[in-house]
Amino acid sequence: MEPVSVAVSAVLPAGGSGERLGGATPKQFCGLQGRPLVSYAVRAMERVSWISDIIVVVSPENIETMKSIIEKYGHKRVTVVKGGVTRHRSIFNGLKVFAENQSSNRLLQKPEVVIIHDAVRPFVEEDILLKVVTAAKEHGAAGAIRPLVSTVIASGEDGCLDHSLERARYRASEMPQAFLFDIIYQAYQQCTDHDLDYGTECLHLALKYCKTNAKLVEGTADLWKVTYKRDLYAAESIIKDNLSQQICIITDLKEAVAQVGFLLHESLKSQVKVEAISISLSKNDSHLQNIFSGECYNFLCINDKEYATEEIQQLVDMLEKSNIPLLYPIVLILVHLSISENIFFSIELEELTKIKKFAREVKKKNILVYGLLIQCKHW
Ligand SMILES: Nc1ccn([C@@H]2O[C@H](COP(=O)(O)OP(=O)(O)OP(=O)(O)O)[C@@H](O)[C@H]2O)c(=O)n1
Ligand SMILES: O=P(O)(O)OC[C@@H](O)[C@@H](O)[C@@H](O)CO
Repeated sequence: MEPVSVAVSAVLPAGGSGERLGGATPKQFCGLQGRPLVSYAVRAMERVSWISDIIVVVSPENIETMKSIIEKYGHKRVTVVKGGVTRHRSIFNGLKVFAENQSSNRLLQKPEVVIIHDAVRPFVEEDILLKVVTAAKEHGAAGAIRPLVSTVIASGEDGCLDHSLERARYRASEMPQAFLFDIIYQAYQQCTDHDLDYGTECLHLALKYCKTNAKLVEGTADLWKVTYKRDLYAAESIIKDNLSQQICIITDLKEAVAQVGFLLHESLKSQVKVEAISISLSKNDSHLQNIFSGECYNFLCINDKEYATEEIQQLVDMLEKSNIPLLYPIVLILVHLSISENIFFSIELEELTKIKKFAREVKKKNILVYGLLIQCKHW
């Protein structure tokens, strides 16, 4: 994807209390697969190389929490800024750090275009970010929109229907949004307290104070905002589903075993993103390192060795040394093939005990080890 030709940064408002979701923990810090929701939005911005700086705006009491998340998940290009009592005030604080270069720990270049994206919208891809930034460069402002699911109605003072809007003419305003920095910053500078305290729409501020009609960009269905508990469950199941869509089959160099790996690859490739490699685990294989950095979290290791614990220990050591951010549980499935003449196959109790003990140890490192014994009759 072509990078953009202007300086772009992002402001992620994450300073809310998540009242509608309930619970003591603000929703942006609730865990999905063990990882805080805000970390997904930060990661989504980090994956975009042409976004220079990422400003995360959090409430004063959560600044240390946010800093520990940045450290634990290895987030880069991130600056934490103190939020305000409303979303608009938080966003304004995030913008100020560029305009007034307030950040003590980084020299932040004022961007030509700034992306504003709610930190509780974890599923945002480079494609939509590029679209809103490109549109903002041309129009001054741009925002993602989605079709309305429910019809919008107005209630009279008596609590009865006053009128309803023709749904086809309206859209839901989502995120990400993007603005020429000077436009949105000047809009915020002119805002009344009422705007800052009760407004919910940045595009409206650009129109009201800078006469800028934002370009509306059709967004994808996964741009929704985590607001209620059900949204958290939905987000977690989407993440789990995404994780399960990628697997790496590792076999050693023996032809028979490599053949099994190849056949498995052929049978799985229509359903999931699968990679099969035959390597000698004793070497620190660069190919495997590449797979680790590709953020694959499911590994299927096939071998026919009597004692494979040492090999798996090597794989775990390589995983730990790789730069794979331990963002999710890693699944290692050991498939032990017994290609033998005799009908009955048994693995020594001692070996099974070793594997179980090993599995218990690595589980503490968020690595889940499963074993599968398959007997193949040698014809
Ligand atoms: N004072 C605030 C309020 C909200 N936000 C952020 O703005 C985004 C969207 O706001 P919303 O979904 O309303 O979050 P909350 O205000 O936390 O939710 P609620 O209204 O249910 O309390 C969230 O990432 C939220 O953290 C913020 O940065 N500062
Ligand atoms: O209104 P809330 O504070 O719940 O969330 C903010 C949303 O309104 C906002 O993200 C979009 O509508 C786009 O402006």
